Amino acid sequence: MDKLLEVRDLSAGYQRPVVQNISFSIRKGELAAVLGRNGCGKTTLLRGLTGGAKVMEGTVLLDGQDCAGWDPRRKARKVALLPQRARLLPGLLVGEVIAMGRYPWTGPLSGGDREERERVRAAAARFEVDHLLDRDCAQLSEGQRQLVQLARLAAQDAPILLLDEPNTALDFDNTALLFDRITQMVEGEKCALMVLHDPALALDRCHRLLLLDGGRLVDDITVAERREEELQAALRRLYPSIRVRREAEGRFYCLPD
Ligand SMILES: Nc1ncnc2c1ncn2[C@@H]1O[C@H](COP(=O)(O)OP(=O)(O)OP(=O)(O)O)[C@@H](O)[C@H]1O
Repeated sequence: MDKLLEVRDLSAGYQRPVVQNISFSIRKGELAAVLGRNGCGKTTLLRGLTGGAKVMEGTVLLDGQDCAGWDPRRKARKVALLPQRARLLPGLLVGEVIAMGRYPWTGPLSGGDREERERVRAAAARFEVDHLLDRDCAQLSEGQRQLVQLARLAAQDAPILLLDEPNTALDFDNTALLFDRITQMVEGEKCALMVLHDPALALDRCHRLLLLDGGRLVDDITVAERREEELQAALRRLYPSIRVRREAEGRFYCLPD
């Protein structure tokens, strides 16, 4: 069983369904992007997988098991979410925020033994925020906040990673760091599903593209299996002006017409 995440006929939303009849699966070692226009339901899809939106129909299997009725702690041991806009309470230290990622394993009241403190430090080092561990969260830049949240996600050490626009506040090099680190984590027996607004980054760094339009999954693409013009035709369904180019060495570029 190498399907870590499997979604069958999922409809999820708030008062009414926002995403409908969504089916896909993600295997161990896969990094998949969710692409779609503003308001099409990307965040709601991720929330439907973690409990933030109501599942109205369908089934979500985490590591082969239907997660309906699981308590939050059991779920958090399987799936970690980097929300689109995470709030960090002023007064909390960076190290304390990253340690929250360990709660599904340790509970909130554990002060953390040496091994736990080392896990937090290693997660911080992975996203190069270990020099900020004693800093008050209120004193961070937006990009530093995003890196701290990524470190919290790493500390959680769940096999399924969900990331909602994880690079919005990151500079050029930290965006590369993000993709390098998530790729390393995925290669180490995890999978990731990442909402992105940059199709070039998605093509370049992700194995799969899930295209969402009006709350429906309209395409599920394995990038390596499609030619440049097929990828462009698929992406034009979402972004009519997009032009996709693949350089000789395989890198992708996307520009508007
Ligand atoms: N808490 C909520 N209650 C009711 N409707 C909501 C709620 N959150 C989002 N929606 C609606 O659900 C739809 C999809 O929103 P969602 O945030 O999932 O889109 P998105 O694809 O992530 O958008 P963006 O790219 O702009 O972040 C929108 O029409 C939005 O107004």
